Amino acid sequence: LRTQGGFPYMTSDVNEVSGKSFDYIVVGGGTTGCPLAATLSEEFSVLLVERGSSPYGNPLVTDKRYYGFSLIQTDEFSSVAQSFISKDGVQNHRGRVLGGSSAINGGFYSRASEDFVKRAGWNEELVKEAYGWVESKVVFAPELTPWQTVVEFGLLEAGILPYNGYSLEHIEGTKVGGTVFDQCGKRHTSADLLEKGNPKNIIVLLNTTVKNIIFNTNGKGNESRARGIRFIKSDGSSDHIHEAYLNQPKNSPKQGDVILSAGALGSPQILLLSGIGPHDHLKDFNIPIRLDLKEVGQGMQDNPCIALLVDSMPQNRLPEPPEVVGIADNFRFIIQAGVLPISFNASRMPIAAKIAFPASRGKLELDSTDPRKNPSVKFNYLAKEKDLDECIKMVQLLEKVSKSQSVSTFLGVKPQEKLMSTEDELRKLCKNNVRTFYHYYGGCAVGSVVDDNYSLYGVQGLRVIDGSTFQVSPGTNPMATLMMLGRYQGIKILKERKKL
Ligand SMILES: Cc1cc2nc3c(=O)[nH]c(=O)nc-3n(C[C@H](O)[C@H](O)[C@H](O)COP(=O)(O)OP(=O)(O)OC[C@H]3O[C@@H](n4cnc5c(N)ncnc54)[C@H](O)[C@@H]3O)c2cc1C
Repeated sequence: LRTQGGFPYMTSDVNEVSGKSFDYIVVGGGTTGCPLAATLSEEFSVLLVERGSSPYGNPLVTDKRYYGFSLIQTDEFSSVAQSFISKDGVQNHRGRVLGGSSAINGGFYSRASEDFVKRAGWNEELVKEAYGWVESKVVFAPELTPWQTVVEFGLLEAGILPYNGYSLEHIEGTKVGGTVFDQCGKRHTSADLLEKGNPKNIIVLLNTTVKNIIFNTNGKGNESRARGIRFIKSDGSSDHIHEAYLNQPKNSPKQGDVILSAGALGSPQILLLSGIGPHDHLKDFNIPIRLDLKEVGQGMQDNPCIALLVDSMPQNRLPEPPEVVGIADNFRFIIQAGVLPISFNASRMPIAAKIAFPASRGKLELDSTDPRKNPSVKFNYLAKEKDLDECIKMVQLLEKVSKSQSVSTFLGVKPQEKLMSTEDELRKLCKNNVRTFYHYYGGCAVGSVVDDNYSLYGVQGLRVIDGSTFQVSPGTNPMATLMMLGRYQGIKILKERKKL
């Protein structure tokens, strides 16, 4: 294969891949898919299919000065961020580019707590190794901007203690986290992790959308095995369908897998389009049923977020991703601030908080059989009383930070002694202003759609590895844990295969 420097061969020409076979097929070159493909390539041939284009040379992705611009420059089929509005009426985004959502996000990097790792049943040593593998390539210590330093003081003034300095660990108090932006302001997405694999063993097929999975039915009964994928050009006609297959090694008992890493919206969507999901829902779309797996698309969660704009009006400031965080109230609240563009020459300064462990859950369903369109998703923000009660407490804390002496002095406003509102008013504020922190997950949860090895229940040769598999939130910002998960599961698959 022709490789480009240390980078795998990339093509947008579906004909170069059509009809070919690979040991593993990874669907979705996102936050989890890239480290996974890199790891599998150490020993096997890998096809990595991504519906978006390359992040390299695109300043909207790579340049910190344009952080947030990709979210305000979206279109239906090709922008690097695809916007969607959940059925709750909340505007949201998902990555559509190699690197996935790590190419459009805030770049804030923070490991999951030891407790989360234990509860997931992961091997703690291997988890540490996998985090280290990621961090050696794409994680940096930020040089705090004046605004981030002010927010740090604001968090401490509000009592979010102790001060933990720079740390990648999820610890209570106020800390500076890692970032994927380097000292020159260049973003390193998960796509950079592809360089850590064996580039000769990977083909990256760009601008290609996977429509569904191809199956074999084994002779004995109804157990299916994934045999390959069907895909279309992302900007082409949905009638021009191509196929790629898994290698079927003659003398080995073990065959590779199709692995879905298409994210919390993409992976359940592809399963549904492949006939795996709730029977009645598939029937509504005339999709032949392969497996009546009711849990596909269920349990979708997004952390309810409230953002207070602390500046009095939009100004032309440089965008700033978050670099510090307050982890408060027994890990229940996460508070961060940034400078976010609202147009090409105006930005706002939100301080935002999320409920780390929401109780409310929603679901994802198809809206169309076109894989390029968003599925429909409802998160049911604050539907449970517990979430609403937490939201009230969270806003009270958020107010303390935004009205702190440090923040007020920096912005040149008088610190307000009186904090807002009765509980009733705060309840209304929560309901009317709930938005996303962009950390949504679920739809293919471990224990209901995939087993502990991330293999699908009831189908062989098919796995899901990405944010759709989380049963609960890692509490902290999820990118670090998803990059780690790609590496971790990749190593486990390699080890598992050696045993056979
Ligand atoms: C605006 C924003 C800001 C955020 N800020 C932070 C932050 O600062 N820190 C943090 O930790 N987390 C942050 N997050 C959350 C974090 O980025 C995501 O949780 C994480 O990146 C999701 O990873 P994933 O691998 O599950 O999916 P993704 O990274 O989204 O990858 C899915 C990939 O699959 C591709 N795909 C989907 N469907 C198909 C298909 N049919 N065929 C082919 N390809 C397909 C997509 O194009 C995409 O590249 C943010 C998210 C957003 C959107």
